Amino acid sequence: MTESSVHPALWPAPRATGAVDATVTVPGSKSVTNRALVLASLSSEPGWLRRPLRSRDTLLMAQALRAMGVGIEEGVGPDGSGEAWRVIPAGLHGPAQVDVGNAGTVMRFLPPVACLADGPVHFDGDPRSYERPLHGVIDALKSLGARIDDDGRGTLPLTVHGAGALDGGPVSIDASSSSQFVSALLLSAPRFNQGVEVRHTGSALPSMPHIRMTVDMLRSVGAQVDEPESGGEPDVWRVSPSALLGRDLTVEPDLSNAQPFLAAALVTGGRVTVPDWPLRTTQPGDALREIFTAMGGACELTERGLTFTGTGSVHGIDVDLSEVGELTPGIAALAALADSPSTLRGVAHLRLHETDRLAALTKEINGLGGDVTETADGLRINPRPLHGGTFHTYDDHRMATAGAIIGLAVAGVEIENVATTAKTLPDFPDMWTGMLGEPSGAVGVSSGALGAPAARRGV
Ligand SMILES: O=C(O)C1=C[C@@H](OP(=O)(O)O)[C@@H](O)[C@H](O)C1
Ligand SMILES: C=C(OP(=O)(O)O)C(=O)O
Repeated sequence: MTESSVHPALWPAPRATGAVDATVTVPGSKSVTNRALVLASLSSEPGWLRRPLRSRDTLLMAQALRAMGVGIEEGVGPDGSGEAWRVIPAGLHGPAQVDVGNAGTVMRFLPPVACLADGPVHFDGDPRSYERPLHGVIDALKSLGARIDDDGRGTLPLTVHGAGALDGGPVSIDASSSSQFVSALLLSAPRFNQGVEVRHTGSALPSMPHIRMTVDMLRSVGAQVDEPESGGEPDVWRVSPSALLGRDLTVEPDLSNAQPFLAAALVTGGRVTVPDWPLRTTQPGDALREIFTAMGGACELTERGLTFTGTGSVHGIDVDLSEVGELTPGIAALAALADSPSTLRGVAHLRLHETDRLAALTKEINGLGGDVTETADGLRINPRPLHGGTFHTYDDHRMATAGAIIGLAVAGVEIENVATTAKTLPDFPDMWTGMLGEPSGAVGVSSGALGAPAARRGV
């Protein structure tokens, strides 16, 4: 957690003047878009990606794959509806330069792809990318036959000397610091000569839904995967070598990015509908239905989408978030506004996310008068009356949206560098003001909040 030396603009987080009543169309999932781009690039035929997320993380992924020779073109989709990317796989080439920004998916999913290129691929990124763990991917690839030049710290920068192919085979890794190590090795494995057998040997593995997403998406393009949840050995995943099919995939809305909007329903005692919420999904954000219900709301999932209704008060929660770590900042923000204490557990690995999220949430909520304590694996949050002030974001999109949630209920909260939401949700500020019924030129939001009655909990 380092504060920027320059002070990007402060964004006055709008305070809700009434119960929110809005429909918010949320852009596509980062995790699905970036997996789909990788799988389509490794396929033996072109494919379509409809409603892809266009954000910093996904544009970096597309740019990196293009740099290795993949065609990714703008289009309108095979049936003429909706914006789409057409992905045209090609022989992967080096030399190439990859900028990972601070995208975990790019820095972890692409080194295995680069092993299949016919020359060197150099990886670099934001300063924070030098601190985020990558050892599981680097060590595994080396033991599977790759030549990688790195500085031995298990992080970026590095150069993968692609040899056009990789042996693959069995490998053991400790993925307790990021599930993305497992996903990375599995995604490219159909193209390894022997496929892969990944054995996780460390302590608890976080973010299991994201590994399920990887397995599901691999199967949907024709890969054969054996895994613990369909009767395989615990902590072992096997992918057989095979060609991958080009598909026509529509990306689901990003349910984790739906979080702040659903939270607004809870905080203001209002109602928010997110259209196209999938009836079945591997996205961790689906857990919000249960978590936010326990925190005082009610939800209804229909063919039209998810409607979440606040009850007028927010309750504290004691919850293990190890499967859904990326939801922690938003839950912490709500917990700071609740009527009882909360304990968030199972998320020690968040110290190595975009920033040290446990330290950042503690410092920023306490800076507004809160009472948050870091524990070994999470946060203890005692709600206190909060006051306005600057909410620093440490280049972390989810810190910015967490601050906006608090700002709904607390006057004078100013979010530093709200533009950092561009990592996964570039339209966030306009979507947020649109939801609140403020003039904004909002994209994808319709709101009934203007002139609505005062929120039941008096925000
Ligand atoms: O594979 C993915 O798409 C992700 C996996 C998770 O990473 P960690 O397992 O490193 O937490 C999650 O937090 C991240 O936002 C996205
Ligand atoms: C941890 C996150 O991202 P990344 O994919 O960069 O790991 C996140 O989006 O919360």
